[in-house]
Amino acid sequence: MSFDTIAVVGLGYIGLPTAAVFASRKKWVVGVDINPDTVNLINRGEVHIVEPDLDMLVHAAVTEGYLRATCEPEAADAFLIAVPTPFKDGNEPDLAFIEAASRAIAPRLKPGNLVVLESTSPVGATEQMAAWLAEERPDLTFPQSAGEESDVRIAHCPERVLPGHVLRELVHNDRVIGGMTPRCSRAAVDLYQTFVEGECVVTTARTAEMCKLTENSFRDLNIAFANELSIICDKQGIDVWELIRLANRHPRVNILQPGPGVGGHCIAVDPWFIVSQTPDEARLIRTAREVNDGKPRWVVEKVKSLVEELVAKECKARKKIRIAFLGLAFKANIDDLRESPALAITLSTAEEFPGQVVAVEPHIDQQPKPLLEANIPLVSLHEAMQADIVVLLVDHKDWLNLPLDVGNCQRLLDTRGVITSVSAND
Ligand SMILES: NC(=O)C1=CN([C@@H]2O[C@H](COP(=O)(O)OP(=O)(O)OC[C@H]3O[C@@H](n4cnc5c(N)ncnc54)[C@H](O)[C@@H]3O)[C@@H](O)[C@H]2O)C=CC1
Ligand SMILES: CC(=O)N[C@@H]1[C@@H](OP(=O)(O)OP(=O)(O)OC[C@H]2O[C@@H](n3ccc(=O)[nH]c3=O)[C@H](O)[C@@H]2O)O[C@H](C(=O)O)[C@@H](O)[C@@H]1O
Repeated sequence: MSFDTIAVVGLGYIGLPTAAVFASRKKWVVGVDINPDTVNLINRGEVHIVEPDLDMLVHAAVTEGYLRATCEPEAADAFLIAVPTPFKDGNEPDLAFIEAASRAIAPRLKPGNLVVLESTSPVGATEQMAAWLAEERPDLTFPQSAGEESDVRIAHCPERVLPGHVLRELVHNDRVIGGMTPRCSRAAVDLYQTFVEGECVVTTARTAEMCKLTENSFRDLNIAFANELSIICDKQGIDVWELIRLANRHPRVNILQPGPGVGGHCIAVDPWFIVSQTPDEARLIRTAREVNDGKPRWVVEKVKSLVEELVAKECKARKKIRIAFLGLAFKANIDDLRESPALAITLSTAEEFPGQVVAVEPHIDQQPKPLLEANIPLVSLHEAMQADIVVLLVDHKDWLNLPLDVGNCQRLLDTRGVITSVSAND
């Protein structure tokens, strides 16, 4: 099947790079977003998210006329839905954005169209999306009732790119393609083969949904193991970073890295989709989430005990102790503060020690609102290193070669093993 015009609904971290890559392959792409500011910005050839090389790609696609953005869906050969799928009130996946997007594109559907759900979704969401489309378009047939003969093909193709490497992974990753019928899958494979150089592996929509959730739960579980080890080692007086390096020399052991907690709006969220659908069975997955969610509180308690140490051993006045946090993003070398354990730790500490906390985040220009409200200034790395306690929260490459003797800091808490590994490599 050939798809000359493609509508990408939702122009965020996933939709915009996807739209730009299709456009770079000379497909006519219309990006749809409910946010008029996003639409206007993209139509000027600019981008609202930080991702290496995305600005150049979008600028070229818009200038050459292959990509434009709009708030209103238009007719196309294929529709890709990449809207948010949050976890509502801490107890169920929120499909409201998928429902709104489906109902918005429904009037534009024609026989022969393909609709692909790319958003990370709980099992059954693709069938639900097809049901919403069918409700809006009783004049068309859909796979749930017409099977292989349906007018519209429906598939789920979860996105698995890693922020920071999106453009490379979009092209080179394998894709799991779950059509509602084999014909739906074939249509989706044809579409993705426009730019995907990895393999397009076909399965059912439900398996594709579960596959995406499984991948992120697997990673969450393995990070939880590392985080639990770090707490055990702290109690036992063992350097967890050295321990992991040694254990990983076993040919069948590959432990991930401990940190201040798991952030981002995917790994910290998606495992809950599984837990909410199968709460009695998903015991390990739930526990991993709880271990990782508990890590920021543990770090705050460590900072508090460092403060008490300075008060007791160095006779410092508690209110005069300054604490600096290195990094606010949810992981290294990005600007994304969403669900960031580093941000949560910084804010919680400032609640305990108001006016005594500063932060460094080289990837953002402006003080974000929560920091402004909590009276936490953004400072330079040099200034931060003059604080009494320095807490390294994000392993940005900006401080990979941080000299240990910089500044006047008396206590350094390295939640990422950056300093340890630098000195171990020396
Ligand atoms: N950001 C990431 O690294 C990854 C995200 N995902 C998944 O991809 C999906 C999208 O995530 P992001 O791109 O990060 O979200 P995002 O929040 O960056 O972007 C979503 C965009 O959708 C727009 N939108 C919301 N409702 C809409 C509607 N009814 N019609 C048109 N536009 C609408 C928003 O205005 C926003 O621009 C989620 O399910 C997420 O879990 C999957 C893999 C990686
Ligand atoms: C299985 C997998 O690797 N999923 C990826 C993940 O992207 P994301 O950027 O959220 O993952 P990440 O790099 O593991 O970071 C998540 C969080 O985990 C922390 N983290 C990560 C690895 C580690 O050893 N220790 C650790 O503490 C990070 O600092 C961060 O706070 O989730 C993405 C998504 O689904 O949005 C997905 O597309 C990506 O491929």
